[in-house]
Amino acid sequence: MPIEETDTKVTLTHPSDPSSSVTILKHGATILSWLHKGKEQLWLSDAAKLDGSKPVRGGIPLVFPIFGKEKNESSPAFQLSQHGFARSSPWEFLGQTTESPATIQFGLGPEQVDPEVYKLWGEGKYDFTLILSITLDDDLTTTIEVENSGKEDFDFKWLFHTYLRVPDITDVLVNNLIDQRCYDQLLATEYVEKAPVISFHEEFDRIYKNIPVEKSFQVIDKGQVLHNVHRDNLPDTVVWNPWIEKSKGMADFEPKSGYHHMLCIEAGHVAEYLTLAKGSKWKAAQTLSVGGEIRLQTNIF
Ligand SMILES: O=P(O)(O)OC[C@H]1O[C@H](O)[C@H](O)[C@@H](O)[C@@H]1O
Repeated sequence: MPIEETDTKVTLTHPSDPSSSVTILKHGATILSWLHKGKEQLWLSDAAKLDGSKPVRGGIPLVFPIFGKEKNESSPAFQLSQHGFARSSPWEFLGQTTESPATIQFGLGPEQVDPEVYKLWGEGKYDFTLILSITLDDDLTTTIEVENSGKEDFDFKWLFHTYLRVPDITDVLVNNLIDQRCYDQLLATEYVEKAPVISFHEEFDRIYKNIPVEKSFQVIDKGQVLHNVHRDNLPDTVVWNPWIEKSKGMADFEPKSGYHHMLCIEAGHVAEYLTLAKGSKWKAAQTLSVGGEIRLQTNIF
């Protein structure tokens, strides 16, 4: 059976390769696991809450309609909690849409969001439909469509908060971010990245902005490409590792040494808000792939 559904989860198995599968928690439509030819590609905390009491620490949580906390008091998103409500609402499983490649969909509308939370976004005046499509091929593609089905335009941000699994963070490099503008959230400073490859030795939290979509990022471990992150209509990418102190402060981050085995590369539209006019739609996607040759894309600005 390519699709297995329980009350809380859906697992889609590759139709011609039983060792490849993706498992999604209905709460938050959070991808918890992607097994590629038997090997787990995502990191999930041992203490992640899977009962809906907290967003999942690990996998691919979905960030909408804000990223982080909105600091501007006059913004309709000011009262929303960190990263918005998509990751903490129960999505509906809509079923399979194509067989080859295998695609399943999940949907979220205002009626599924906790009414107390929904009221905090523009006093509950926005109507929206989110459709998440998950396609399992040799790659894993997540496509999001946001529709403004209401009577008012609204502003939003979107991000796939992907926790990639790595053998040891101190050995990995990420390429193709050189010459991109970035905002360092720890230093609260904006500058142009000058490192040809990024390495990790301490807490890391940067928003790379307006990156040509032709550029893909590769996570390289001792000369070997582990992960490739491709983007469609997602100009920004957050790179995050909490390191020692921040991990200690997160109750749902276990084991505490887990920061060694994860790296978040988060494709999104977060540097600026997108305005979605009433009646219109916006679509974007992230594709994760495994292995391949090292590709340096330093000449595309
Ligand atoms: O703890 P969370 O709300 O899941 O956020 C986890 C992280 O998300 C993003 O990567 C942000 O850039 C970080 O600043 C934040 O700490």
